[in-house]
Amino acid sequence: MAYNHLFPAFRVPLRASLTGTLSLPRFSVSGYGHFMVFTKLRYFSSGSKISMSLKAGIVGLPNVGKSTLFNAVVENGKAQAANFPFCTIEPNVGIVAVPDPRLNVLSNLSKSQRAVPASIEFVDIAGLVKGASQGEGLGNKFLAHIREVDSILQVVRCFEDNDIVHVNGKVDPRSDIDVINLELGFSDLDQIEKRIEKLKKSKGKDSPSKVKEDAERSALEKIQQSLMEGKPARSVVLSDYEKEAIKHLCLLTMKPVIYIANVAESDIGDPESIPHVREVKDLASQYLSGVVAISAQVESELSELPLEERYEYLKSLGVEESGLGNLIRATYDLLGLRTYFTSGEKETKAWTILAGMTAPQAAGVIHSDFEKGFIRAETVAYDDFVVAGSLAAVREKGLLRSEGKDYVVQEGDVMLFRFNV
Ligand SMILES: Nc1ncnc2c1ncn2[C@@H]1O[C@H](COP(=O)(O)OP(=O)(O)OP(=O)(O)O)[C@@H](O)[C@H]1O
Ligand SMILES: [Mg+2]
Repeated sequence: MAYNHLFPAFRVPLRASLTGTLSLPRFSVSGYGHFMVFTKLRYFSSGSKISMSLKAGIVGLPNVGKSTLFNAVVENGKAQAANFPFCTIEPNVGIVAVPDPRLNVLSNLSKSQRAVPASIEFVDIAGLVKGASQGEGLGNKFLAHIREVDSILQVVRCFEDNDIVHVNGKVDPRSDIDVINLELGFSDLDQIEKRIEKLKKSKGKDSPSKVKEDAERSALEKIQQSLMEGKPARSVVLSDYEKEAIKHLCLLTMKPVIYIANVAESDIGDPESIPHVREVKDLASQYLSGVVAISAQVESELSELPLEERYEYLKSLGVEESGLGNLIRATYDLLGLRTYFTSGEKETKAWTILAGMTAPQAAGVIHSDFEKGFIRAETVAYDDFVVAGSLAAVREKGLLRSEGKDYVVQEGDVMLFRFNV
């Protein structure tokens, strides 16, 4: 039995430019494992070149279900290995494929020998406690791990279970979210103060570097102010130049966040009926973050079941599909990532780019020579390819467009690059 139906393509209507504002219309999708609310979010690019695999760090207080979720993601990746490759780098780092039903469709049409999906790296970061920014718990070490990730997935405990100790004595999503935000905010403030001091001491030098330092100082002062008011760095409106100037600091509260409301098995049929989940949702909108309701426990149990029993189990809980596919997809979308495909007999492959990338930049993701020697890109939309049935048919019908260096690659484009080396 094919289990691709567990991973319907998750589409968020995103509009974004490389360095501009990513504006996500407020919308609400009820249901298990779906993104439930989103408001305006600022996106910062990590440069024009991105690696194929972006890191999402799983954070949260101790004992909230981070490892359970991580293991479920990883186990599920293994179980799906035929379709969705997975590999472990270290015990707490796993690469999972971004589920995308279009990949197999294209691969079948092109009779490809293999299909290679886009991927995301998940990192299970140990529990963060109050005082971490002052070195409590394993404090700074955790914060350093968080600094390295591209997005933050914060697991928030929304399940009641007297046998599982809550570090603060009771299930309280608001307090959990605030503890983490405070620690991340303190750490940023600390870093900003040190940096502003350093900038004060820096004497003039040449004028371009002075302009850059001025931009950095102005950005840092704005962020500092915002953090003191309890608002994350990502909520501050900055010019592209200012964003560029502070990028080297990798501020923690600048990173996009998804809250994962970890609910009890009995609640996955209707997570929004749970007050804890509604609270997480409210806070997510306040803190410009995404939110997905999932049960780490259920996902973990699912990943241990033979594939053919999973659907029955899910149905018995009142849902149709596992939440993991949607979580992975949401993470991908939150990072402002887009997919284009190359498709031929050897392989069909999903490539990751940032929204707004031009054809040469997209070609550069495959190989820097493709970008340097870029001549043209032959392009067809995914839907047109599927209707035509093959690349040859696409050509015959005149659907293959020849695009130049200014073409902005669209989600789902199937591309062929012409280049000189
Ligand atoms: N949705 C859920 N419903 C019920 N129990 C859950 C749920 N999610 C996790 N648990 C249970 O909570 C306990 C703690 O989970 P886990 O070890 O994953 O937490 P953690 O956040 O990784 O903790 P630490 O910070 O100590 O590493 C486990 O016993 C796990 O089975
Ligand atoms: Mg753990």
